[in-house]
Amino acid sequence: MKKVHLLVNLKSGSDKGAKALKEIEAALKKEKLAYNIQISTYPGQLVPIATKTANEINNNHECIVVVGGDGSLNQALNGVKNSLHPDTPLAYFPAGTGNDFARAAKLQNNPLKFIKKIKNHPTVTNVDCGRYQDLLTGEEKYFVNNLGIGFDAFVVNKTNHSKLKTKFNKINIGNLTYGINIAQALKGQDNFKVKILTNEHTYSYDHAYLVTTTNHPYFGGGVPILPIANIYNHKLDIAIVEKPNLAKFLYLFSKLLLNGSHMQSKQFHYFEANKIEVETYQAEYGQLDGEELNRRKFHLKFEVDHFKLLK
Ligand SMILES: Nc1ncnc2c1ncn2[C@@H]1O[C@H](COP(=O)(O)OP(=O)(O)OP(=O)(O)O)[C@@H](O)[C@H]1O
Repeated sequence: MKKVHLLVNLKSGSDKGAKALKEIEAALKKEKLAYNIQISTYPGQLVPIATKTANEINNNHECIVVVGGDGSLNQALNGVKNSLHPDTPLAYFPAGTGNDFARAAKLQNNPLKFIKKIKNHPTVTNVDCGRYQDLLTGEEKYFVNNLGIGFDAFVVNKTNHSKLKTKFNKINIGNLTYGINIAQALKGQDNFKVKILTNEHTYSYDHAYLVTTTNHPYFGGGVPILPIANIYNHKLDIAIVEKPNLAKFLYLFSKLLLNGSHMQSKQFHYFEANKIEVETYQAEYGQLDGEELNRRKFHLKFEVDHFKLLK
């Protein structure tokens, strides 16, 4: 590799992005690897920055490195997919709060090792991502982690507006913010009706509480909701949880954290497929790779897709 194009969100992980950039720059200088830096200044700007960069670089000698959280990687992926070269590889240095994609892909978080590998022995692997189309709004996007409706989206909404997130990130316990907002979501999230179409069968649930379509096991900063999911099997997974009472919820949650046996509970349903359709009938919170979607009704068509991950 001869040149690195850094696409950076300084604000990710409550300024972890800024710290990561300093360390990566130091590593690039040490390794005498040419680079340039593009700082994104507002949410969403990494999409056009990634599109322009993918249109302009020479993939044989140059590469894109995204520095930020899951939301930043999501934007860069969407930008590359919209470009003239949608197969442009992406390297990713995790600097967010949850870093769920990095956990699923077992990515390096040591800046010097990360840069040395990219310089000397870069490898490109095809990994899964999800793609959805919302039939109600016409929106079409890719995701690296998951799209959730209901409980997890409620937690994301409260967490992203929480002042505690910044404070906790400063002392490296940012994930705890999700935990605290779980209590709020337990009170605030109601159950809802959902229809799922997958593997040529239709399933209806009248008391769904969480409906998450995911590319890998984790959400909310390492919570393994679907341990069987993985980013290499060319499938998406969907988890549907029906509203349990508080005691049952806490029991389910402890099983989830202990050994994954929550999947056998009768309130927990899951399917694996390369195409999944999800329809809700009342306005609910939604989240896409940890970013809020407008509270609304959803009619989503999901398909598994892939991108090239450079590491
Ligand atoms: N393209 C962007 N440019 C600048 N700031 C952004 C951009 N996208 C999001 N932000 C801001 O950065 C923060 C979120 O970044 P990001 O989603 O990458 O990380 P995170 O939420 O901290 O971590 P994670 O998604 O891993 O849990 C929020 O403060 C958001 O307003």
